[in-house]
Amino acid sequence: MSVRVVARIRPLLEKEHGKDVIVRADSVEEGKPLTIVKIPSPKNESEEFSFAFNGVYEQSTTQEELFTAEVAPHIKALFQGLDVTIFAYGVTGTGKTHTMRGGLKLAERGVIPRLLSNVFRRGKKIAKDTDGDTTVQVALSYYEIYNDKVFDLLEPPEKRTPSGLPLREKDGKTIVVGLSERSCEDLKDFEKLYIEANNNRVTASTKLNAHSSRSHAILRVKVTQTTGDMVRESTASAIDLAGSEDNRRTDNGKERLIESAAINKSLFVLSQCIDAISRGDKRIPYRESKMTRILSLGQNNGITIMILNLAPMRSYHLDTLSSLNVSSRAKRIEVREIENEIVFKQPPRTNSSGSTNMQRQPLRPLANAHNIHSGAAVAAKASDKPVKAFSVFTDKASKPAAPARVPISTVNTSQLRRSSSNKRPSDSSEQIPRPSKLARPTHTSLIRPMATQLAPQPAMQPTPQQLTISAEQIEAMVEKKVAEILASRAAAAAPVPKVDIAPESSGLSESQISDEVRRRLDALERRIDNDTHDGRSEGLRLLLQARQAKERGDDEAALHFYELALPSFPGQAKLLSKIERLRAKIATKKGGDDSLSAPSAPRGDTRKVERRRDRAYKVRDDREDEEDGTEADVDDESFVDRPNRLKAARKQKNSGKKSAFLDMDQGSVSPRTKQLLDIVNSRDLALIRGLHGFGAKKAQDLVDHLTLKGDEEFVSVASLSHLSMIPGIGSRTVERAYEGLMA
Ligand SMILES: Nc1ncnc2c1ncn2[C@@H]1O[C@H](COP(=O)(O)OP(=O)(O)OP(=O)(O)O)[C@@H](O)[C@H]1O
Repeated sequence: MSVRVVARIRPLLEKEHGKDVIVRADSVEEGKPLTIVKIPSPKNESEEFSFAFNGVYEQSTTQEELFTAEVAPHIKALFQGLDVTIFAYGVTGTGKTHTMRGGLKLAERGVIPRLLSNVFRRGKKIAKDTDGDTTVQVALSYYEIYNDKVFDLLEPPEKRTPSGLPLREKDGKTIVVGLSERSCEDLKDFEKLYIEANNNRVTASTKLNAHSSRSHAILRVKVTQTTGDMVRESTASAIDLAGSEDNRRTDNGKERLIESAAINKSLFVLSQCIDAISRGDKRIPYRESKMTRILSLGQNNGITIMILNLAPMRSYHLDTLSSLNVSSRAKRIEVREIENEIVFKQPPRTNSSGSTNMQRQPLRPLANAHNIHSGAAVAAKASDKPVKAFSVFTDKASKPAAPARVPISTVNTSQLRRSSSNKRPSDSSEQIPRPSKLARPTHTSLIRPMATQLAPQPAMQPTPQQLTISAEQIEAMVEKKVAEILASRAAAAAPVPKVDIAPESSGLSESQISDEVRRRLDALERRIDNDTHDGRSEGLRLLLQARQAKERGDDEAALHFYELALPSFPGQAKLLSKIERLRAKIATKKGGDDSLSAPSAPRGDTRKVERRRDRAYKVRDDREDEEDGTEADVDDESFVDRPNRLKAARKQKNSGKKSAFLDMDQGSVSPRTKQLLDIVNSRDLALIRGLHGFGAKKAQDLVDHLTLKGDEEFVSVASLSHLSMIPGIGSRTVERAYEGLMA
């Protein structure tokens, strides 16, 4: 099913009485449930926008009504082995914490205490119904993401390290390293723990909300059911996201501004992820923030409910529209409901007739599985849906030793049908030999053009025959498959006008050039595929994207990706010169200088001239890449930090005309640079306007530029140089903004 998205409109608070209410709930037809949110157009009051949701809860909805309708029905599924995720999203002061945590009075309790109460009650019932044969244990982890750092809320604040807990990718899942977990006996136990932990959470008073949450809080409730030697584990995650806020309305001071920039940035990235997934994009920008990395929206299996909190007043008009836009798109995210497997505490007796058991494979997280689908393919192929949303993990070994895994007896046939076709052998399954990456059968879904594109794999057991395929054969098959993928990509792309400038002087024919480029792209993709845990793999991936953008003729995107890759290869001379060349090329293009290598065109036929010029650039670029070997940067070791290269690059930079100040950010990013970039990337007009040298117009131009770019792909400003290249900004402005932060 899709992510279930429901909207909740909060009532007016005492101090808000008499305020203009502009948000209302409606239904498609009279008598039908409320599923529509209506809000007037900010430009034309007589025009009304409607946003459809899976459910809409109006101002008078009580905590109990919301819980009974949206969360209670999934408790059963949780005990059947499905993970359940509930998260509250919305602008600051719209009722997220009220919805998730609620008040202390019984009637005011929010989703979280009610969830725990139901879990304990059901656990007790199961134990009673089975005469104690099945025991249910509940364990909690609770942490916050504050200023893009992860802190354990179950530990006292003095135990925090300034950099917070690190994240690590393990088996395709993001885990928080060193997170604590506490077992919880009953509701009282939970309440004590929860209240204590919430005192550790960072909140502050802003003009919009007296207790504004300055962090995203993630509560993870692990339910472990043990019957004899069988253990079933599932997790409910309840997430109270920090609210986006308009700093013009919050009168935020410096510290609040920084927090606000971090919050706004992560929420912006979340919206970009939602957009990218719903469009079927290949690249989902999870890694741009810790929150999205942990949530990995659209990645795991189970049930996800997004509660959009809305304030009904006019003063929230634009913010409300923006969050309505984002959340209504989240409905398009498809998730699979696949229950977690049962594991045995001890090795089961061998059963010669147990072949059916063997067919049910332990689940693996299908990281970025949506990446293999285009949006249309997703729609057309409902049975092959991308996998679901949020899941959070501790790194503790949570399961008992699991020498064998068995099918879940309670699974219904539709679940089985759905899940079995998408299972693949687990890396961690010791007793079932898993073929090495190279030796896997060449099934279309097994060929992944990029490391992140982990395709769901059929529950196939390797046969001895498959395992004996030679490395050369596999390599040939991979080459063939990648060639097919590249060919289909090329066919899908807009037709590129034929190059009418002969590339003789490059020494290579056009087809040879593209063969050569393709060979390197293939090599890079394979390398990334084999190298996901290398810190440089993200950099390599960006280089690949840059190269692909260049191939498409999209120089600005190429420049953007090269710049994003820079921090992974600080001071790398070839990369720097590549960036310089692209900048010059873009600047020349913008200046309308079409004299470079382009043959003259008939007067007035400027498009033709531009096309020719682009082709000329392409041929020249390819030639330059061949000549200086920069293309090889992606598949040789030349991007490894080398002191000599670094020195050479610095020398080159210092001798250039460009501002020495801007060169500062070519290597590692200083905290002040990061602060400046965070403010810029928040796209928060008020924050940006607060920077030295940025008046209202410049700030607006910058936000417009980033927003327009953002419609095409996720764009964040990666460096001060990048910032200075944005039309209307320039190096002097960047310098002033930077110096302003120093003051
Ligand atoms: N449904 C509701 N009924 C009554 N009061 C509500 C409701 N929703 C929110 N409120 C009140 O509105 C105020 C703001 O709510 P809350 O703190 O939950 O907002 P928030 O979205 O979590 O804000 P932030 O993102 O700043 O943490 C609180 O005083 C809360 O008690």
